[in-house]
Amino acid sequence: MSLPENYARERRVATLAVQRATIYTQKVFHSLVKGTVSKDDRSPVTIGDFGAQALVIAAIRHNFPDDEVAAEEESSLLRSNPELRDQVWKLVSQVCLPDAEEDSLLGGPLKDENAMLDAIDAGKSTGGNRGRIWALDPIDGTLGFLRGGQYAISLGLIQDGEVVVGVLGCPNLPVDKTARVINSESDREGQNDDGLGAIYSAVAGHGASIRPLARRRGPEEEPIQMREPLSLSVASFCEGVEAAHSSHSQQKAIAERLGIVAPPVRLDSAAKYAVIARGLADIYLRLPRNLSYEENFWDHAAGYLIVKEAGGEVTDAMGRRVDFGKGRTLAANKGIVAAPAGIHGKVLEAVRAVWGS
Ligand SMILES: Nc1ncnc2c1ncn2[C@@H]1O[C@H](COP(=O)(O)O)[C@@H](OP(=O)(O)O)[C@H]1O
Ligand SMILES: [Mg+2]
Ligand SMILES: [Mg+2]
Ligand SMILES: [Mg+2]
Repeated sequence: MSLPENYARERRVATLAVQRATIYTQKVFHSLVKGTVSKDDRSPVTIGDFGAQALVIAAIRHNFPDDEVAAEEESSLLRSNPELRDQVWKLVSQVCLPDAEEDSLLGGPLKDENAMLDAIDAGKSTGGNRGRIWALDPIDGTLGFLRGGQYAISLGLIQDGEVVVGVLGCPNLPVDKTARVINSESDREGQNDDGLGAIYSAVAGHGASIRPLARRRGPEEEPIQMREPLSLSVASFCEGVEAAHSSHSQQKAIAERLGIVAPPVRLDSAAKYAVIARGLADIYLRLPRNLSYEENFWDHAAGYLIVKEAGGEVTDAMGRRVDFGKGRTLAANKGIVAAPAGIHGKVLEAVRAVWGS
């Protein structure tokens, strides 16, 4: 068997594309959301989502024109709302990477509003288990984004149904592994923002790594590894903030069964995968509340690979392999259980015990 391909160019382009999109989402957050818009007003989020999607897809199309992209958003709202479109374009047209050479690798600035709309609409792949398909969530964790908490730009390359490259941009996660993880604007009080912002990436068979979001040049990549807790009594678990997206009560029962005493680390978005891959927590539980819900594959592709490559195991809540070749959703799976490989089996036993009851 030949050594696994290292996808160096895909990883580089994906990392830079995600970096550029995070610069954009931070601009959106600071220029529009902060202090001016109520939590119920979704339009700033839409501005964030649309622009980030355009920026990432334009970079992928420039470098890999034959690849497909499956992304969460589409442009019809922008096409029918010139005011919203102008708002997005104004910010998108201002965004570039600090390093000119890297920016030109992504194809440089988008040409005009039409190029932006076309890029957004190039994310319509229906997925599947053949060929190269990029799964993109331009902003995962909408609610976290609004709150000034956790959100992620999630980009995975799926080849013949397997995730081979994963990149997660986490603007509000610390780079330093001993720093506190915030999940709202108020959590930041007294905390310096300087150390915030990390990009996680992984290539199948080649490990996972972290780099600071704001690095100007040079590698500065550091390999990451999950921690293997010596005892579950010192382990901690992550879950979503939104009680509608997973069952907090069942997750609590599972943690109790495992002897976990620490309270759950509640975070929005795929940042949960990053947090456990980094060793800031140990287990990610996502037990479905509604069994008919199918997870979007872009919510999981990048995080799945990053955790696997950091020494973890990821299955669905029934212990099945996560199948990324079923279309735009994880149609063959229910929920997610991610943990260090050495304890994943034990965690699944507890999941079964709670679910079976
Ligand atoms: N009923 C449901 N159950 C599970 N996930 C859901 C859901 N409704 C929406 N989601 C997904 O949950 C994601 C956020 O995950 P989390 O709750 O872990 O922060 C959303 O991504 P977006 O924010 O990109 O729309 C959305 O795809
Ligand atoms: Mg999402
Ligand atoms: Mg999203
Ligand atoms: Mg959404």
